[in-house]
Amino acid sequence: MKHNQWIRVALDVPLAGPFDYRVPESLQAIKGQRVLVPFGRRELVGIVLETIESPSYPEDQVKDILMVFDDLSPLPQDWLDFGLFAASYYHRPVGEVLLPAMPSALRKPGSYTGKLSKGGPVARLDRRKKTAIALAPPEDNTHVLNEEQQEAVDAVLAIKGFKTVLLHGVTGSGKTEVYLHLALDVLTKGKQVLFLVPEINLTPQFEQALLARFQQVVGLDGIAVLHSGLAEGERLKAWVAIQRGQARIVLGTRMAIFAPLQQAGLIIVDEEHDASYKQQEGLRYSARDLAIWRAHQLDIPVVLGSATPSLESWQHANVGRYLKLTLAKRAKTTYMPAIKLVDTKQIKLEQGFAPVVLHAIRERLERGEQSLVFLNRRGYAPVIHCASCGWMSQCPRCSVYTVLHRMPGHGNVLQCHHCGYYGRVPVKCPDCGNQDLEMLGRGTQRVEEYLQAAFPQACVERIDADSTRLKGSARKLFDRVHSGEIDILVGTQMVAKGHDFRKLGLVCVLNADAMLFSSDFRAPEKLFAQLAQVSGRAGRHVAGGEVLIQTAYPEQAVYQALIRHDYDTFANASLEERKITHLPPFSHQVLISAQAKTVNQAMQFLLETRQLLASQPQLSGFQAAINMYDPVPLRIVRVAHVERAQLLVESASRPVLQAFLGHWLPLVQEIGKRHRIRYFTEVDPLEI
Ligand SMILES: Nc1ncnc2c1ncn2[C@@H]1O[C@H](COP(=O)(O)OP(=O)(O)OP(=O)(O)O)[C@@H](O)[C@H]1O
Ligand SMILES: [Zn+2]
Repeated sequence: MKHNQWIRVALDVPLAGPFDYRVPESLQAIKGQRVLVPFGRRELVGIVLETIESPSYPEDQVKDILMVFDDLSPLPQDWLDFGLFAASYYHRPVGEVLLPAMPSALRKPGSYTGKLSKGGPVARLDRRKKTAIALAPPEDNTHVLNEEQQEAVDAVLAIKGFKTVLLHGVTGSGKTEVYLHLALDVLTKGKQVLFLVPEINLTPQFEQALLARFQQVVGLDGIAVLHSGLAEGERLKAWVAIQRGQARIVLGTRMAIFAPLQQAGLIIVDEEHDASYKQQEGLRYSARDLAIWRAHQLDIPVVLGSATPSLESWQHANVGRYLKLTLAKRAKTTYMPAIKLVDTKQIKLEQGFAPVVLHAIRERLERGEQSLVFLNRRGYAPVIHCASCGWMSQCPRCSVYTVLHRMPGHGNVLQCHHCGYYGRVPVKCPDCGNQDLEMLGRGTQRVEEYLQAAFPQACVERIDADSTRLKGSARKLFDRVHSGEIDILVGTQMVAKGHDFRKLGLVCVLNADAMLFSSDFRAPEKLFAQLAQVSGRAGRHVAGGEVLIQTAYPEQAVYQALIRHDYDTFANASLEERKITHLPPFSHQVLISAQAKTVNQAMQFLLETRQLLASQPQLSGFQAAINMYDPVPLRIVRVAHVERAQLLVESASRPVLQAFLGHWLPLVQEIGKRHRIRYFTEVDPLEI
C-alpha cells in the first residue's frame, strides 16, 4: 500500500489555512487523530481533517509532522463534520472551533513532550488510582407521570429519526420528569443522552437527579459533566469517558454541545430560550441552534424545553416545523402563583421597597416560608453623585458609571462592571470639594443590608456574581436555600431560573422597569421571560405562592400578559410586530462590531465595508436581498479605552445571507487589515 503522504490539519490559529503537512515514512496519521506539527517557530497540536492527494502549496515548502497521538481513538467523522459546519456557518477557521472544544491537556504540546509527560495525559489519567467510590445514590423521587407528562413522553418516543420538539411547560410543570423518562428509554436502548442546561449553577441539581435515577443503570462513571467551572483534570476525565463511549449521559452547559458523542440517541436543551446558550466571545455560537443541527446530522430527536420559549422556536412550532408539546399545569400544586403589580407611582418607597412588599415578606417569615427578592443589579449603589455640582462617579476608561461595592475587609470601592477598573471612593467631590457625596439607587448589597436590619431575626443571604466568586460557594449557598436555612434570599438572575425551591412562597421584583425602554428589539421578550422565570420560583411545593412586581408602568403589555400567565398571547402579539417590522425570526441578521481608538475610526471602517455592496461587481447580485443598516456607535461606546461601533446586516433568507457573507467577509478582512482595526462577526446576534 502506498504511504499516504499528505494531510490537511486543523490548527487553532486565527488564519484561514489550509494547513498541509507531510507524514514522514516513520509515522502513520489518519483522519481524526491529533498530531504535533511545526508552525512558524512554534509547535502546535492539530487535528487531521483529511488525507490529500497533493498539498496546496509547493511540496518543498511543506513541513513534516513531528508526532502522532494515538492515546485516544481518532475523533469520529461526524464530530469533524459538526465542527466544519459550525466553522462555515459562523465564518471562522475550523481549527478555532475544533481545538478549543477539547480539554487543554489534549491540545497542549507540553502534555506530550518533555520529561514529565509520562506517555501523555490520557495515560496519566488511566494510571491514576480510581477514586470513584460508589456512594449510595441520592434519594430518588420518581413520580408517576401525570396525563400531560405521559402524553409528552409518548409523543417523543414515537418519533423515528430527527425531529425538533418544543416542550412548552409552565414553570413547575415537571419538565425534568419528562426528560428523565425519555432519557431512561434512550439509555435502555444502549444510546447516549446529551443534556444541556444554561448555567453552571443548575448542573448540581440535575446531576443529583440523574445520579438518583440512573446510577444503577449506567454506573458511577456513566454520567459525565462538562462545564467551564471544572478543573482541567476533571474536564479531561469527562471528555475521555465520552469519547470512549463509557459516559452514557453527558450533562453540561453550552460547551457540551461539542462533546465527542459515540452513539447519541437524544439531545435535550432545557430553558432553550436562555441567552447563556450564546457564547459571546471567540466563536459566537448558539448551543441551542447547534443542538438542532447536531440532532439532524445524527438523525435523532432534540427536545427544547421552556416555560417561555424564544420567539424563534415559538414561530417554528406555530408553523409546524417543530412538534409542540404542552404542559399547561403545575405538577405539584396545580396552581400558578398569583402575580400582582405594585404601582410605585402612588407610594413612597422605604429603601426601594413598597410597604405592601415589606409586609408580605414579614408574613412569609411568620409562616416559616422563604422569600426571594430579585434585583438585577449587583453592588451597593449603581453610582455616587455630588448634589451641588452634578459630578458622577464615571469610569476613567469607559463611558459608564462606576458602581459602589462594599468589599469585606477592604471597605468601599468603586468598580467598573465593564472593564474591571477599581478605584477608591473619594472623600469629597473631585470637582467642587463638597463633602456630602450621595449614593444613587441600590444594588443587591444594599438591599441585603437593609433587609437584615429590617428583619433582624431572619437569615438573609445574597446570591450574585460577587457572593459566589469562590469555587463551590454558589453550590453551598444554593444548598442552604434548599435546606430551608435561609429565610430571605436576595439575588440577581442567577437565582431566577430552573431551581426548584421547596419552601419559597414569595417573590418580590424590585427594578423590573429598567429593561422596559431598552433600544434592543428583544428587550420585551427577555423581560417577559425573566419575570416569568423568577415568578415561577414561587409556590412550587406549597399553595399560595405570590409574586409582587414593583413598577411605575403597570399598564405595559408585558406586565399585563404576565399577571394573566399568558405567554401565548404575548408571544403571538410580539411575533405580529416582528413580522411587520421584518425582524427575526422573519429575517436573519449578522452583526459586525468594530473596535478602535476613536469611534470615528470604527465608523469609517464600517462605512467602507458597507459601501462594498454597491461598489463591488461580484456583490451586485445581492443588492436586492441584503439590507445593510447604517453603522452606529454602541450604546456604551467606550470600554477600556476602546471605542466601538457596529453594522447590522439583514436578509429575509438565511441561505442568501450565508452566501453573501462568503463573498463579502473576505473583502471586509482586507479593509480591516488596511485600517488595522479589530472587529468580530456575529451570526444571529442576540443583543443589538
Ligand atoms: N407527576 C408528578 N407528580 C408530582 N410531582 C411532580 C411530578 N412531576 C414533577 N413533579 C415535581 O414538581 C416539581 C417541579 O418540577 P420541575 O422542577 O421539573 O419543573 P420545571 O417544569 O422544570 O419548571 P421550571 O421551568 O420552573 O424549571 C418538582 O419538585 C418535581 O419533583
Ligand atoms: Zn471601565
